[in-house]
Amino acid sequence: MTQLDRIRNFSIVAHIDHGKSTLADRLIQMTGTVAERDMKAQLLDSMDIERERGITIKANTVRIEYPAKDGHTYVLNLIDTPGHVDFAYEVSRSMRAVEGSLLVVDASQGVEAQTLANVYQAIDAGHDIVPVLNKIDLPAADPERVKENIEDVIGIDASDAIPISAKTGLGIPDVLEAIVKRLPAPKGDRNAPLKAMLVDSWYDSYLGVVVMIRVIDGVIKKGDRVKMMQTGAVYGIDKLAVLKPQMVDIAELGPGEIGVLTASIKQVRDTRVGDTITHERKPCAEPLPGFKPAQPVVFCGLFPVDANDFEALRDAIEKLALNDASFSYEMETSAALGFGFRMGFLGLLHLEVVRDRLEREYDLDLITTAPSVVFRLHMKDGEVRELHNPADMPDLTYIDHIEEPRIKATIMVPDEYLGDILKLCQDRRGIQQNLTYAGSRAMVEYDLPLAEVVFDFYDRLKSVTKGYASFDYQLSEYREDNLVKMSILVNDEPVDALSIMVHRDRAESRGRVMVEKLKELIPRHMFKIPIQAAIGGRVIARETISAMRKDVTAKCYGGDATRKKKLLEKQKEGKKKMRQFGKVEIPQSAFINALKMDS
Ligand SMILES: Nc1nc2c(ncn2[C@@H]2O[C@H](COP(=O)(O)OP(=O)(O)OP(=O)(O)O)[C@@H](O)[C@H]2O)c(=O)[nH]1
Repeated sequence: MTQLDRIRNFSIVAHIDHGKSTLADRLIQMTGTVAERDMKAQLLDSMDIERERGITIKANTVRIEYPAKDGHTYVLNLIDTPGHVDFAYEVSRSMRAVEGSLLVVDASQGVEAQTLANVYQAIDAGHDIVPVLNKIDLPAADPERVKENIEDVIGIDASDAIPISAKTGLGIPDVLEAIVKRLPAPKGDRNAPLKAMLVDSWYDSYLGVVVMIRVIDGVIKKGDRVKMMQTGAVYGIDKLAVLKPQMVDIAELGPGEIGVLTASIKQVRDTRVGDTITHERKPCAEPLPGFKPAQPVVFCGLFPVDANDFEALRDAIEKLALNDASFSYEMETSAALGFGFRMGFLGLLHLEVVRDRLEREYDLDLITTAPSVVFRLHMKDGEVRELHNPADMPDLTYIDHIEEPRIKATIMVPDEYLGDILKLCQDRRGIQQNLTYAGSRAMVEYDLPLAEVVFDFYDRLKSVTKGYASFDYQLSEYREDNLVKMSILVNDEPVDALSIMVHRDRAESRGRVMVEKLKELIPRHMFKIPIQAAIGGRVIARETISAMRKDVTAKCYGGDATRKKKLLEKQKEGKKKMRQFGKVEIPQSAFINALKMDS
């Protein structure tokens, strides 16, 4: 067990790409925690998909031993927090497990929207903060300007910010000294009953569920029987270890320490991030405050393109669920798409990551229906219902009013793109709250309906600003608005997977865009196909796909049988990506593309 004043626990907060992972790797490398030959680029981003997309999803941690200039050796525990807004709850929990943060800002870029969001989480958690200016090796780096920028925008003292290059290693020793000198040691009582926070958990194919903990008070040992205070479950501890970053067994963990345990826990779902772990026999009096389970906010349907793949899809989802407790799923049947699942996610990125993993790791072709938020239906009889799927919308005559979730969005953007951003937000029913400047960058705050952000807001934001805008949001409240369900009929048949909730004032224009897009997206058939958008029984937009004789072999006159066969095969291949609705075949890509609002 390590003495409290020789421990420093910290996290690194940064905007995506400002160099958080590179700095973490350097700290590990310079302290000899990992042998040089074992050093993989971006050690902490363990999942392939994370590495590919350059985002960190699962919180991760490493214990570093650092011999400081004062002659003592310190234990530095770094908790790696996820950088994306969808995982804000995980970020806020892991922040509460440490006492300080390194605030990394790219010295050629300055403060971005996620810098702000993450640093405010750190400030909320009561952290001491050491600003670090990264990438000073770049010609465009301007540390003095970025110091001012940090002071202006965040409002913390940046005069002694540490200039570094995580790439070349310049300044890293100063960072290590600053962690010891400028961040506080943890507090805790070794003799009090055990109180530990469940910071994170994940599934390991050899060890089963691994739980990361931060001990607040008391001592935890291998073999102890512990209780999770929220779930009430009791477990015997099989293994206690620290992460270096590979697991190294340890006999006990005392106050201020961070480590992992295993305890024959079956699935990640049995653990709750933020839960309090205590001894079964001698529990602590109070659990840690502020526990709340992560709530999915974006829902969509996932269906196999080939109906025969349903069991394979179920299998794949159950396997993924072992490792990710933050999405929800239940079986769903759609008149149009057959058997599938309605799944709930923490946000759009989370949705994309899960869908990608299902398609890639389990080799499934999937149809994703329109992402939808959770609407609150206030019924005339006083009941309040949650609507997860527009297809389940009850008859309007039973509904008194409908509420939708709103967000507070913060967007940072260079001056010259501000006009485009304001227009985009206005188009999405946004209400401007605030507009300030830091140098030539504008910071705007908008109150927006989450429903308008879940389709393609982020893509649009990136494209109108050539990638220079940054964006972050928080859910704010549910508010009433004039919302209706719009259905799409293809060849006079409603396609439930295409129905969406829209604002009544926007219904007509959305409907027109959708039917026009579907006209492009659905190939011609041998007969005319009407496509209609309707609210209740009233058609608000209509297009027709004209008929065509679809004979792909017509071009091959005469006898070339192999060529003919090849063409037919190609057609069959294309068919796999199609889905039959009555007499009409709709390509799977149409379900998402029909909803994009770029035209
Ligand atoms: N020139 C230069 N490039 C750097 C430096 N530090 C990091 N980079 C590069 O910047 C990019 C982003 O660095 P990462 O460490 O992946 O950034 P991150 O903040 O961890 O990103 P996420 O994990 O996506 O949040 C990579 O291409 C790094 O090689 C630096 O000091 N100088």
